[in-house]
Amino acid sequence: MGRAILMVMDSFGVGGARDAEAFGDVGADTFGHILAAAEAGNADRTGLRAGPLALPNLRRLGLYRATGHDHGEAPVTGRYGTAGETSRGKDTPSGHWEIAGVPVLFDWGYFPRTIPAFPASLIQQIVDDSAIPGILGDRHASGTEIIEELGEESVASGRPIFYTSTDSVLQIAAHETHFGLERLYELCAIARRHVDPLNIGRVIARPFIGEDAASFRRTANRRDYSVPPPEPTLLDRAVAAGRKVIAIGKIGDIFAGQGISEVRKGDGNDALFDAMLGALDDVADGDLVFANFVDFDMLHGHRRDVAGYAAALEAFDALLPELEARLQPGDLAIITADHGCDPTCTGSDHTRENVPLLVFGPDVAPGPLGHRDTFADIGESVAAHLKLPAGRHGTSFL
Ligand SMILES: O=P(O)(O)O[C@H]1O[C@H](CO)[C@@H](O)[C@H]1O
Ligand SMILES: [Mn+2]
Ligand SMILES: [Mn+2]
Repeated sequence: MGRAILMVMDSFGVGGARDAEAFGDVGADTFGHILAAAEAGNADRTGLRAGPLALPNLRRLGLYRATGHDHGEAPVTGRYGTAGETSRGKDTPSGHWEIAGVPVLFDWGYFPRTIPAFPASLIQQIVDDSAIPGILGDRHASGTEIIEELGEESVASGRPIFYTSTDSVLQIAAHETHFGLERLYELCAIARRHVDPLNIGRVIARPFIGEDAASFRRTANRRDYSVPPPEPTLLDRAVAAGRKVIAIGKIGDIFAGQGISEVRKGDGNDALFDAMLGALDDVADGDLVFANFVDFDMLHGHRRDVAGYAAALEAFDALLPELEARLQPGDLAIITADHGCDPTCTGSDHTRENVPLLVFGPDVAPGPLGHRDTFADIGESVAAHLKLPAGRHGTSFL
């Protein structure tokens, strides 16, 4: 049976979603467009990276073969394919819950692309309960841009910045020391209660530091207040069977702590990868390590930073041999993603895309998996591997 290691490269879509048009994302292809940009010399940045994308390990595991960018020239050592999303949203919880066997088949609540974006009654309730002097923002925005624009005013006035996106989110940015981190968390917990009736997926605390617009920087103390998944996930099934589930990075928040034995965090993909390797020492056969690598999305996809995304992919790729060296007979490792965030698209939002499916381990025979119609097949495959009861939504590919 071995262990299972599930890795989500946050936002690393591979294009080709059948329903891309419904999301305004026709042609979006995070991987394909980064690959093409790098090939054309458009993903160079002095001191960071240059030239064509070099992902030898992901290529060997089948990423290029799965996505039509390799026609048999390079040997492949993993099982490779792609998967489409059935959840109605292209957000992080929908993607992760579907990966864990529970697609989101209901509609989230969303805030309109108007100014103000939030209902006045909602803001009034939050202001009353938290005793803040009011809010700033109140619109759709990119998190880094709105802090640059309104951060100084927020520090001076004590008013936190409220903003949203095409995801079902209420994000609150405030200064970590001037406003206070714990106070921001309390405010988000209050906001969480008030957005429940609106069916909002997440409230996100976005603390930042720095003394002026030029130096403001968001910190790793981000915290997501997610609603719990609508039914038991793979994680709940594992914990109910007495297994250990170690959540790396955002996973604990995304599942609202449900079906998780232990949370380990890290600031950035490298630290998260280390935390994941460390967790492997503390799990036994039948246990699950579930990791999210957030930098791809937060630092590069939403920022439409092609060179940065390419460099982050290359850095992640370079870490993979270390993981492979620690895998034991019987272990199952899977790399996938939760949605796209094509850095060559306009705006700053996620993009509806298929995701890669790279399955490997000492006993995994290489070969194609084809295209899977739901991310839930991933969770069901892990369940089958760990000899857990099957769920209702997907089919194991093992
Ligand atoms: O622009 P930032 O604050 O990074 O926001 C992004 O992060 C949110 C959660 O992943 C998304 O909804 C998107 O809007
Ligand atoms: Mn995500
Ligand atoms: Mn995102």
